[in-house]
Amino acid sequence: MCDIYKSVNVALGANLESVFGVPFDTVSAAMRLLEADGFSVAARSRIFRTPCFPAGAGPDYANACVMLNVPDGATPHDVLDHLHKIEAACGRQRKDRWGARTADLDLLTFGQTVLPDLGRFAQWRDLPAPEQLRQTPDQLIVPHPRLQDRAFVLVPLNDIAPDWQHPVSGKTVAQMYADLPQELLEEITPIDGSD
Ligand SMILES: Nc1ncnc2c1ncn2[C@@H]1O[C@H](COP(=O)(O)OP(=O)(O)OP(=O)(O)O)[C@@H](O)[C@H]1O
Ligand SMILES: Nc1nc2c(c(=O)[nH]1)N=C(CO)CN2
Repeated sequence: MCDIYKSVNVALGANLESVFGVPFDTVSAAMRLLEADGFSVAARSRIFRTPCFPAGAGPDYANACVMLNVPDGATPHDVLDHLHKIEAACGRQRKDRWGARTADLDLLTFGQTVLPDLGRFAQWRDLPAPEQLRQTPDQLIVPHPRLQDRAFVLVPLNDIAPDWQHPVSGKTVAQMYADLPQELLEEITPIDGSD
């Protein structure tokens, strides 16, 4: 049923207490809440304790990834709307970029889709700078532009989608994971909720 090449993958993170409890409980609850409005969870990673990035900017996070089955005809924006509803149910107020948060759900991949569609830029030299791309509030960027840099994303994503291939770089998740510095991986540990 689930074609890894076409898979829709979502990252979950939390580092503050929410209405559901500690970050591990929030991430578990968010995984359950994703199962609504025609969406279902095809695969879920383990939940990991990860040091806050940037270092020292807040408590450790609980991070995980899920692969979603999406309703027929759903667009990446429909998925993002669904994620924002779940963030709201966990008590997230969207204000603080990279600040501590009760719940953060990011759309990592939507199959081989690349957004924004840069086809309208006739030449590479016409491309806007990355920081300008981020400035439109509703601008959705897929695959998530920082997924290849983040151990706290690639470790859980490698649990569920090691063979997904980045449509721009051509690298699989397993290759991006293997490219991470070893010392980053040592700081990341699976948690089971009893600690
Ligand atoms: N792939 C994506 N997944 C989630 N949000 C995205 C994505 N691309 C663009 N956005 C937009 O980014 C905005 C900021 O999102 P958010 O507050 O979650 O950022 P952040 O988690 O602080 O930083 P980062 O994006 O580096 O994880 C949102 O309004 C959302 O519309
Ligand atoms: N370990 C970790 N650090 C972060 C995370 C996250 O999910 N895990 N999310 C951030 C905002 O996107 C900023 N820093």
